[in-house]
Amino acid sequence: MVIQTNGLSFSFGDQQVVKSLSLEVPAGSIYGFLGPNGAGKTTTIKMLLNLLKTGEGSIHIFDKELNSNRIGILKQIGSLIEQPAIYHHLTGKENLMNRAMLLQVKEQRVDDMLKLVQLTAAAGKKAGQYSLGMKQRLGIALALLNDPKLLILDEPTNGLDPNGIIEIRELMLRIVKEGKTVFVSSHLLSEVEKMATHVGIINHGKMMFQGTIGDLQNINQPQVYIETDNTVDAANLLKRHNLEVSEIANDHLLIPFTSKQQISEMNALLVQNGITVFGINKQHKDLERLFLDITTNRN
Ligand SMILES: Nc1ncnc2c1ncn2[C@@H]1O[C@H](COP(=O)(O)OP(=O)(O)OP(=O)(O)O)[C@@H](O)[C@H]1O
Repeated sequence: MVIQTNGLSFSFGDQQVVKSLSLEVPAGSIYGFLGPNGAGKTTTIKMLLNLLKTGEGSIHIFDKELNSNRIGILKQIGSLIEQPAIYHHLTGKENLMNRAMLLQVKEQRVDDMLKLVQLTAAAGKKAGQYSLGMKQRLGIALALLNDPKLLILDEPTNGLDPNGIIEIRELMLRIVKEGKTVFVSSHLLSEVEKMATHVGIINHGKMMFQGTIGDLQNINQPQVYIETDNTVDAANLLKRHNLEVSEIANDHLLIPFTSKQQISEMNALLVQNGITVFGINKQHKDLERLFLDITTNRN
């Protein structure tokens, strides 16, 4: 594991904002750290970066305990939290050159990073004139200058337009291809589901789900969507035939899917009992809805 925490907790005064968190971030993954606003993501990230002292529990990064190996570990982490530290009166390239001199990194690396984040054409432009998305990408290039093994990004797509979000997503995929691990927080599952290999979902500081994107899809059981104008009678009829009805709305019902056979039997049953069926089909909840269920129902 690149990051492993055990029973990690943190309180601001008497408000416990991180509760016994056990993160497991495998090498080479894009780990989406998800949760609604105020869930405790930034606080957790600050502990991972040693910007906040761990309350209770332990943090291991690269299989070493963080507090006793602080400098060695932090040297191998690139991070972007809140606003990137950019000088607006300098060009994009000058911003990178400044940091490169401090880190004793060669100019070639600066050019490589400009290329990676697709800012080569805008390298000579003042960073103050960059769009929000370009500033974020410059921030990521700064974080990557010293070739870290792990990149930690706190809500890098916040405030970006759909194009900016796609650019950041594609950039993360390129970064992982270089053999790095990316830990990225977001409050929107839809923003990370297309690139994350693993997700951890927290709410009120507690881990609600952790696993691969595939595991998340697996708990997302398919449903049969029945469109009808008489949902109450239809639901009662199905219940009398020992079928579970998971949702009754004005124009449709949802029934947990078991088989194709079940769909045709339900259709026949409804029609034979005089209930008009406008449509009947199998569907998955979209992941965003699943995320809402996880973060609202299981506190
Ligand atoms: N310096 C602080 N002092 C007191 N409480 C704080 C402080 N920083 C954060 N909190 C509280 O801790 C809780 C978790 O905040 P945190 O910023 O970690 O959440 P988050 O998941 O990153 O949310 P967001 O996406 O809104 O940044 C919130 O209730 C917040 O009000």
